Amino acid sequence: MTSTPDQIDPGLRATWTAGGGAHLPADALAWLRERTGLRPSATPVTEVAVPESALPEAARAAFAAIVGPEHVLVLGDDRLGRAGGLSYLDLLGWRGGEVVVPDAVLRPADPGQVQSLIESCVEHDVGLVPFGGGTSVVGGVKALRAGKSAVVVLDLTRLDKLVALDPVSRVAVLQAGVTGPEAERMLGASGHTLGHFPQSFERATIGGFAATRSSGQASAGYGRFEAMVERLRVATPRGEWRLGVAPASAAGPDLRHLVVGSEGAFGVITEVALRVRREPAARRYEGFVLDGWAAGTDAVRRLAQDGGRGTVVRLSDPQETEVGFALKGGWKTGVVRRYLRARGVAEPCLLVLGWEGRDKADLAARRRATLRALRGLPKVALGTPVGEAWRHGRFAGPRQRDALMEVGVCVETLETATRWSRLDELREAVRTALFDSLTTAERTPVVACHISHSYETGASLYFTVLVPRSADPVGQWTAAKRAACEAIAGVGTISHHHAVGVDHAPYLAEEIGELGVDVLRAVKRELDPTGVLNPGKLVGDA
Ligand SMILES: Cc1cc2nc3c(=O)[nH]c(=O)nc-3n(C[C@H](O)[C@H](O)[C@H](O)COP(=O)(O)OP(=O)(O)OC[C@H]3O[C@@H](n4cnc5c(N)ncnc54)[C@H](O)[C@@H]3O)c2cc1C
Repeated sequence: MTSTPDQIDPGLRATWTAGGGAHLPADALAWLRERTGLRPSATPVTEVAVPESALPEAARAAFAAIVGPEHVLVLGDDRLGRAGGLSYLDLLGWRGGEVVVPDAVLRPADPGQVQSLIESCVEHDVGLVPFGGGTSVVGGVKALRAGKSAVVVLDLTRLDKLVALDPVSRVAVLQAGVTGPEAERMLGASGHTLGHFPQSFERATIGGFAATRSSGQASAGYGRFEAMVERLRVATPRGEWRLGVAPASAAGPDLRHLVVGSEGAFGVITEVALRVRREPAARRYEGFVLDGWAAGTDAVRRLAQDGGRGTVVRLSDPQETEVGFALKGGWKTGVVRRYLRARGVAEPCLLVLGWEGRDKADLAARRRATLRALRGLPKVALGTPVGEAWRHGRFAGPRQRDALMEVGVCVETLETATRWSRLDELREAVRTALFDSLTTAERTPVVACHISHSYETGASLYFTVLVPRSADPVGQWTAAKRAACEAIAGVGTISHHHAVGVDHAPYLAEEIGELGVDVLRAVKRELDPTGVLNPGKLVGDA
């Protein structure tokens, strides 16, 4: 059975909040007009043409025998609903009809079914794309065929269980399809938390976090996701692979880290054992303003190197601070701006600091340590209202992006990291590349940047770009992204937490060397000899 070609309304994935809900204040629009040259224009949404499924009948019957026919989805809207991720170009595709649609969606219920489906894909030579929340912004879930006659999406959302909790060791085993909020809800029942809160938290999954080496907004306190991984259960074409028996080991290289970050190209992660923490009993978030990027980075570096780090440490550059104020609008923002001017702050850089502690005394001690590390650095304290406003709005970015796209703004983010000694050079290089690529007589881009992940030796840089959309929106962003990647290559990493996917694959060799790419390809050949797993991602085709 195959579905017929269909014209389908792409509303299903074209926005973060299906049905809308995002909204920009009037003064934000006025600011965009003045600052970027925006002439607001409604975004046309055309229907997406869904091709017929090319899945061979024998493969479909074999998959149905494993998961049940109701979990082999071949109808157009089901396939369209798992086509592609959520980058700006993906979202443009949804609006303009350029979407790579898989031939079927398979919905396994447990790790055993995942293993059987992989073996069946090998038998029928069908490509398979692991799909968690589908929030990839680097083309990681694009249904590329890469020489296969058909490709299916493996939707992991039925793997949604807390398998075990060891409260003595503080280790929880979660299935791969558990989403961020579900993980917190299930762990919260016993007073635990994972502490992993990326901006995509509401949709992304445990398997996706592991497969992409994700990093959450509270990484200063809880660490990157990879630091939480204790054990992994992985389905591969060569059979099931279980990794990790102890918190640390000298039994050769740590092979868990061959799987963490492998983006579905080496195997499908079905379960992850994760270090969890006691839920904090006390929380406090505060805002501070420093004058200029140099003072801001000095503060963040001191916190990273001299102890006293909070749970959240996040510094916006002057441009991001301006964007934050402008898009929020309202009288309160006006009051803060006037207050900062009166205090003589020429280039406000917002620093959000958050502390979470097991009780009030613990929290107070952490806060004291932070403020001690910042002693002598001129700063304006804005208090808890600003810190708490950030905490409450910390997952709002995708909704704001929807609203900006609706009025004709090209809005996208990209990220990197480097050592402290090269951080300014890298920020300048990326800013210049984006400006040069996007500036025209009618359009002026705003390039904003923040640090939200810092280490003793360096930090990440996260850029947000706003510019009026051109008549060739795909070409406009493709050129800007290429320019930014070329500026990054050789100075910083091509990705601090968004992963490689398709978009960053051309820059991988510059970072890890041709030898490194050969090593990854050799691993892929060993685990996935016929190349069914996530064709065309990470290392292309081995
Ligand atoms: C608005 C927005 C904000 C974001 N903010 C952050 C952020 O703050 N921090 C951050 O780290 N990332 C962020 N991201 C990127 C993205 O959310 C992360 O990469 C996330 O880890 C992906 O999880 P997912 O479940 O959606 O995975 P998917 O998008 O479904 O998949 C991502 C990749 O992992 C593979 N994969 C998924 N599940 C498995 C599995 N079980 N086994 C093997 N491979 C698998 C896929 O094939 C794909 O290559 C953001 C994305 C968006 C759209």
